[in-house]
Amino acid sequence: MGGVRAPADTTTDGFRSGFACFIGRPNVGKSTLMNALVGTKVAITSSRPQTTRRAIRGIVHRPDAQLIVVDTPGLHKPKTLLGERLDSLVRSTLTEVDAIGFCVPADQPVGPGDRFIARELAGVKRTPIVAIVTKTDLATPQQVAEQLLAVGRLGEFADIVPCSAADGFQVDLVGDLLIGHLPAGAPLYPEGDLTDEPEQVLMAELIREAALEGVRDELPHSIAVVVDDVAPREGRGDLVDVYAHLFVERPSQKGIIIGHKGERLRAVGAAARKQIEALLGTRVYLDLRIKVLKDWQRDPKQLRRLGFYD
Ligand SMILES: Nc1nc2c(ncn2[C@@H]2O[C@H](COP(=O)(O)OP(=O)(O)OP(=O)(O)O)[C@@H](O)[C@H]2O)c(=O)[nH]1
Repeated sequence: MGGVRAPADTTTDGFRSGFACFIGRPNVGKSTLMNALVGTKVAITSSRPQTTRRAIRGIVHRPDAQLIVVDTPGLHKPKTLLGERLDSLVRSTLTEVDAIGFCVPADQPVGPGDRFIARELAGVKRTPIVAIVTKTDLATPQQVAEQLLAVGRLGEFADIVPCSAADGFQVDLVGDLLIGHLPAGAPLYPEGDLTDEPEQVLMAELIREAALEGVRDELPHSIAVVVDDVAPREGRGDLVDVYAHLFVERPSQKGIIIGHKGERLRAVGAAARKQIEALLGTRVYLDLRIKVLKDWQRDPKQLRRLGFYD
């Protein structure tokens, strides 16, 4: 996965570094677990499936190791061109990482979606897989125990571990197990870096997260956000202007986002601005415009424009 790796010799003093990714059905808690591991909010989360569309990296710094976590979109049977591209993104990620965390939630029975992914993983021969039973806080100990057995029957795993990102149960252990599979090597990123995702992409994700809040089922997949420009306001050291576009696929969706007399859009803008201010540590003026890009999910040219490359 990119990065120049130092040779595994004595100069690294037992230090390990490398990449891991989480894979699992949409909504099983992959982004939340990555955030808990990294200890800060770098991937957006939402209660809606398929929130994650990019391989966002979080970096876990330990005295003896550096683990770079690649967050993948939930694997699903592709219905649109966007879906296909997401799936190929996931597949290429699986072969490039040093370890895979396969997430299955504790509070739902193992289903066809989990088995579909387990079959995909069976084809990834050389990468060790740690099976992770997530959201244990939502299940009884009995359920967790049964889920561990059910997950064990899904394939060959290096370890099977229960954890809860919500209350922190065994989150560190998940980190330890993944780190155990990393090769010896020097740190790949400077200490203190938490993500190498460009700030503009993080800002776009924060805006999309705010826009997703409370919208109906079919809309989330139609929303994309691009931050066009970020510039300090002239003569005002404490203010940054952020210019962004929110894209939808149909005029009716534009109406939903804008809301009655623009009320909804104002609320989205205010919520996103607060998050961006926290990210940048300055006051922010957010210029957010909405555009209809007809059926962008099925249009290769528009997909490229929105950053979904093939
Ligand atoms: N109670 C509980 N809820 C959790 C836990 N982890 C995640 N959640 C919730 O589950 C929902 C989905 O979490 P995400 O982290 O966005 O899931 P994901 O697997 O990354 O989802 P996609 O991006 O759609 O693939 C959110 O509402 C989270 O708050 C957990 O350990 N306990």
